[in-house]
Amino acid sequence: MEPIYPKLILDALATVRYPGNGKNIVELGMVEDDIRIDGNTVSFSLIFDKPTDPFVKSVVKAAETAITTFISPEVDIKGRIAAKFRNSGPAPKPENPLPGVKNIIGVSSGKGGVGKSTVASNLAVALARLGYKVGLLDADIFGPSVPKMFGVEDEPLYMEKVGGQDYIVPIERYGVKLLSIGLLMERDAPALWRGAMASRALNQLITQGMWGDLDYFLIDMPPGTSDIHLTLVQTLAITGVIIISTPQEVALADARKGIGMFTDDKVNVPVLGIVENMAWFTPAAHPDERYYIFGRDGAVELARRLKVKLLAQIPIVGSICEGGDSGEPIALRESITGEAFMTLGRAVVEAVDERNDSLPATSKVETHS
Ligand SMILES: Nc1ncnc2c1ncn2[C@@H]1O[C@H](COP(=O)(O)OP(=O)(O)OP(=O)(O)O)[C@@H](O)[C@H]1O
Repeated sequence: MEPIYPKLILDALATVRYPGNGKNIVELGMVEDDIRIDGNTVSFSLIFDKPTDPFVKSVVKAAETAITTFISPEVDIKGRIAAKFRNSGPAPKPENPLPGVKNIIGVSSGKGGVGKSTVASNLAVALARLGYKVGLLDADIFGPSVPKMFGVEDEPLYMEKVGGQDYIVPIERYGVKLLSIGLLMERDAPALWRGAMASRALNQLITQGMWGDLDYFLIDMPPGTSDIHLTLVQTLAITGVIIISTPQEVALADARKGIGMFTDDKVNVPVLGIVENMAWFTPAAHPDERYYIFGRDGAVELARRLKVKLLAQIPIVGSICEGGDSGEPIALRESITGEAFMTLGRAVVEAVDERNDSLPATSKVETHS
């Protein structure tokens, strides 16, 4: 068989008329510029106005016949013509699973155990005390500790039917609506909740949670980088993230990596700032003394170097731990730490306002199949 050239194919296709108006499909611009020839095998696309065009099948069939008749019966073309459409209707708007939520804030850390959940919980309480409507989603499958900090580990979850659909009703404590992946799982069985299963559960908490209208929706993310982070940036347009670190070198190196994950070109979630937790130790009996047991100002320095805000420094005080264990976050109390968290709350409000004034809304990360 003679070699096949694109011109030969176009000549063959010029013999095919579009029944709608009698003109040939080449002059109508229906042949896409994607003709591929590989030996005897030919493939390309035909462009129609809309998927409901009644002539799609007959035109594709006529094009196949024209090629085998005009060029050679040996051309392998059957089933190789793709139909494309100019107007497949308006592109569906990306769905927003949380239409009543103004700002979505991720609370993240490069490394476990730096006090991320403590900060997320107390920040939520502080924002509620400032008069805002606040939701907190505990997405930390590796150590869901939010229910314990709010003293709600044994609360049953309720479903409510709205418009024939089941919704999960968040638990409300201290003015914060909360849901945790921990409330869906057996205590002491965290290892089972990894990967795809956890992502699905999380998706459910977001899309089926009855969150309603919120000023701030905080998400306590797992430490480091994981599938959960990917699920979150694909499901939600996150307004910004807050990175928690201690002043230690190891924590700082991981915090840097964590920041890099969000600022990556493909993710593009703004970093609202860094919180230095466990910045120093102050004995309850000597409120004026500071002991820099994990190093001094490590996160302050990191924030300066990366040109991100330092939102607050939270000291270590025995009472934070007790607060966490008693189910009553410390931000509720009038104390040094209570005040540190209120300062953080105000700094976050300011950072979010600034971000919203200067940057466009975040886009969800597209999923490519
Ligand atoms: N500033 C602080 N002062 C005293 N104790 C603190 C402080 N911050 C956190 N803690 C305590 O440190 C422990 C770890 O905190 P938390 O669970 O918040 O860390 P985390 O970073 O969320 O950990 P992970 O995500 O790895 O479970 C808790 O017992 C908490 O009460």
